[in-house]
Amino acid sequence: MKVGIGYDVHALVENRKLVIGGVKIPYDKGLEGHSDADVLIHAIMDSLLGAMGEKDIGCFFPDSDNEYKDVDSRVLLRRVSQIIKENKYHIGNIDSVIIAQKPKMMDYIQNMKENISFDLEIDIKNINIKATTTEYLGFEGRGEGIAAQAICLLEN
Ligand SMILES: Nc1ccn([C@@H]2O[C@H](COP(=O)(O)O)[C@@H](O)[C@H]2O)c(=O)n1
Ligand SMILES: C[C@@]1(CO)OP(=O)(O)OP(=O)(O)OC[C@H]1O
Repeated sequence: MKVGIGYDVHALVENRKLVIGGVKIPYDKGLEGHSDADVLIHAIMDSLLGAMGEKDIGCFFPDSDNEYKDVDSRVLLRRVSQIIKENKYHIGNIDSVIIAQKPKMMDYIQNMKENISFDLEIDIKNINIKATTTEYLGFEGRGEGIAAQAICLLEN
């Protein structure tokens, strides 16, 4: 068995869509990035690559490559799923947390789980997504950005 962790942060800016876990969330700001900046999917991909000892998403999908400009991070998640299969692992479970003062995530979490379990071809009960504020502390608390953390267990 192998465990992996992932962490990502993106800045909240105007004139961008807010996409988290593959769900478009209505909000007056969105996350800035070369890709769609899906902070949760990025943290999950890094946890999976980390568990396999396969570096990180920046190595597989460089932000200097125009192929990834505004890319849907679910496309990248499906590529990571393929790498997991090639390495002959399967996912035991994933746990994760979105750190955002606003907006409220709870109405969107089931849809995020459905997207991620579909892309990774795992039972939805093996993916958990939580959300927390930071009680107005730090960059997340000031609404300057959103962070996500993930941990996974891989089995072979
Ligand atoms: N962006 C967020 C943050 C939190 N939630 C939900 O609210 C609960 C309470 O959050 P605290 O930070 O005050 O502990 C949390 O457990 C989540 O269920 C959310 O939906 N979206
Ligand atoms: C997936 C990528 C591709 O540019 O997305 P970015 O939006 O640049 O996001 P970041 O988490 O900073 O780095 C990962 C990149 O590889």
